[in-house]
Amino acid sequence: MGTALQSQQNRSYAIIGTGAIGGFYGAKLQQAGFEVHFLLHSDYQFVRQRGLRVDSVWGDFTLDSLNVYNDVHQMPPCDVVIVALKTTRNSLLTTLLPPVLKESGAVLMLQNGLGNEETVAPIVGPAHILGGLCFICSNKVGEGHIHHLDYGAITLGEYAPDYQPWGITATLQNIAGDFETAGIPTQFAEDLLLARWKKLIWNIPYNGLSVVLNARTDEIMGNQYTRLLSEQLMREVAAIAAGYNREIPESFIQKMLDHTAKMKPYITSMKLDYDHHRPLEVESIVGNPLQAAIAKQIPVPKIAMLYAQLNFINTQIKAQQTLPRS
Ligand SMILES: NC(=O)C1=CN([C@@H]2O[C@H](COP(=O)(O)OP(=O)(O)OC[C@H]3O[C@@H](n4cnc5c(N)ncnc54)[C@H](OP(=O)(O)O)[C@@H]3O)[C@@H](O)[C@H]2O)C=CC1
Ligand SMILES: CC(C)(CO)C(=O)C(=O)O
Repeated sequence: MGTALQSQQNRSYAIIGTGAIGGFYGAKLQQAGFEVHFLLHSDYQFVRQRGLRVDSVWGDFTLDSLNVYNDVHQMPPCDVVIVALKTTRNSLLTTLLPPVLKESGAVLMLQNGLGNEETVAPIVGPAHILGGLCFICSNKVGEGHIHHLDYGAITLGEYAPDYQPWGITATLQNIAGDFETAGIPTQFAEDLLLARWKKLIWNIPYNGLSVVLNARTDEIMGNQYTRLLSEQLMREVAAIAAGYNREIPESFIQKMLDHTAKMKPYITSMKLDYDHHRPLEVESIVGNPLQAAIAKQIPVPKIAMLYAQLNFINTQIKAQQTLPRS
């Protein structure tokens, strides 16, 4: 939506959420020569003094000199603002986004789940809003230290009201070109909502069950009953998507099952948050899809049960965080 992003050669990027996703992709963009401005949080002083270290299957590197900030008001307005916060922090975007986005700029939501683009639409008005699905295994393992374990591709799609398919725009092509220049394999989604539902086919069963079962993906797939449960959850996700006129074929479900069975043993990002007593992305990854099913009266009993379990666990995590430190 909005006016086409300037097609000048060097677009400037702001990274809101310099973690496993924002830290990795932002560092790759800077490594490729783009102007990148990183908003940092708890590791601002560390990165300002020691730089940003990236251990990657694509080759390790460290950025010794980078534009880092702990206050968005100190950052220059940028052509593209990449949002890579956990979705549990998206309430911050009302204050974090406006100062760093140029009038003709674009916001790229590099987050899992459903409804993230709708969160920012009222904040940024007619600016371009893009959604990015990251097919990557990456962890923030320490202050200013990102570990990129596997994969790395991104699928980009343009958001339009009610998630109506918006096709491939010049803005999408310009940003995809920058990512490809940075060595990041990038695909287009002509229908962002379909792309998000297809990612949720994976995220709802494996992010959710990894927490409920305290298990890696290989352990879930190694048990006949939890492998079947994963498949049944996938079918419920496909049923919701169909209720919104997004058809996901059975072959895609089998592809996701086969792919996961062959994956290196993997701890999902939600399980890592659970292990570190951080709030879980329950609402964006499970709650919002469940609400979408309820709105269309689509029966998804297993997703409903998974949501109840995750909501209970997440409530306990948040309660622990509000307790005074002993
Ligand atoms: N990790 C992965 O492999 C994948 C992740 N995703 C998705 O990508 C999104 C981002 O996840 P991920 O990168 O793993 O998350 P991380 O927790 O690694 O990164 C989030 C970053 O946001 C920062 N942050 C938190 N609060 C603020 C604030 N107030 N101001 C500025 N920065 C802040 C955190 O800093 P601090 O730590 O200092 O608080 C952290 O560096 C999620 O939606 C996730 O589901 C999708 C595919 C794969
Ligand atoms: C599919 C996978 C595992 C990597 O992109 C993912 O979405 C996640 O870890 O959240």
